[in-house]
Amino acid sequence: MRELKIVGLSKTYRSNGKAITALEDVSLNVRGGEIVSVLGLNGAGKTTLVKTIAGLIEPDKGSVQLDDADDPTRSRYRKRIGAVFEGNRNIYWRLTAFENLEYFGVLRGLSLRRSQERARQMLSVFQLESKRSTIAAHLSRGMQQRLAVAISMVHEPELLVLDEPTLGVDIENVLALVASLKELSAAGVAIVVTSHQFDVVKMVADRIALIVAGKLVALESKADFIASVNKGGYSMQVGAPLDAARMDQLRALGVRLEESWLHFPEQALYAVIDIVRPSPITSLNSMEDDLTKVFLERIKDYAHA
Ligand SMILES: Nc1ncnc2c1ncn2[C@@H]1O[C@H](COP(=O)(O)OP(=O)(O)OP(=O)(O)O)[C@@H](O)[C@H]1O
Repeated sequence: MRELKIVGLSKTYRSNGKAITALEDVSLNVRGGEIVSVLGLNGAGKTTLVKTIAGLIEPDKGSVQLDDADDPTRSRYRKRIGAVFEGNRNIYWRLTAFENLEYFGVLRGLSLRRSQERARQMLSVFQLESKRSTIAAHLSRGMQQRLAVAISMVHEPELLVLDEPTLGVDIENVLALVASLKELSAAGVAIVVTSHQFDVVKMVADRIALIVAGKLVALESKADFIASVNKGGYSMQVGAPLDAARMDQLRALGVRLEESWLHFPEQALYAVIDIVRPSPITSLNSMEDDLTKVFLERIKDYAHA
């Protein structure tokens, strides 16, 4: 797949005589091999967007196309896409991990042999080989989630759509899933994923699509998105109160105080440490890392726009 092209998507729900605009003129492209994370507050329109991409919701306006040819109303499109949504995971609980993969492969048109081959590949990509013969009902929630994503990929789709794939999943399974998604993307699969978990987004995203109240307000590389707010620098937490004289010295260096945190530019690091000494430094983070903070700042920007 070269490109998923989304142009001018709009969707308004009507419930109890009220109109709720979930998407308003959203356009974006996702290239093969790229992972785009869709961020937004609850109700921003993320699920509506990914379900529209998956062909589960019909937009009022706009189009979704793979390589300028297939759109979600065509069966060829559905063969080219894999999707996992909260609450509708395609898993047969009484079948083993392998049987599930084999079954869904055949169901989606693969020969039995090809389906078994793909089942073995997916067990490997999703690090589930040791669970090959375990029935799905006996897997942990995190492993079931990984299996659900593996099943969605068994028919070799070129585009994968995931809605909150790491909700309620422990860190070990999150890391395994992230590694699997990276492997798929390195093999050319395009991935669109919604998540409220910024640590996950930080690990997987190539680009960030930020949605505020149904509008796509930013579509940027992860690096640009982070740099838009955090111009480098550090956040430090000190384990004991600092006296007024030291606070004055810190302010003179351009240190900002926010609750118990000191924020300052990169070049001030050693000077700040010298002033703070001998109080214990209980935490020191590079601000580049703080995607949560960037998200909150950017949301604020657009709310005020
Ligand atoms: N079937 C529906 N009928 C009416 N309104 C709906 C329906 N589905 C979603 N909405 C509304 O559309 C808006 C966007 O919802 P959507 O589920 O796409 O947001 P989201 O960003 O995925 O939210 P969350 O982070 O909570 O999952 C919300 O105001 C929601 O209440």
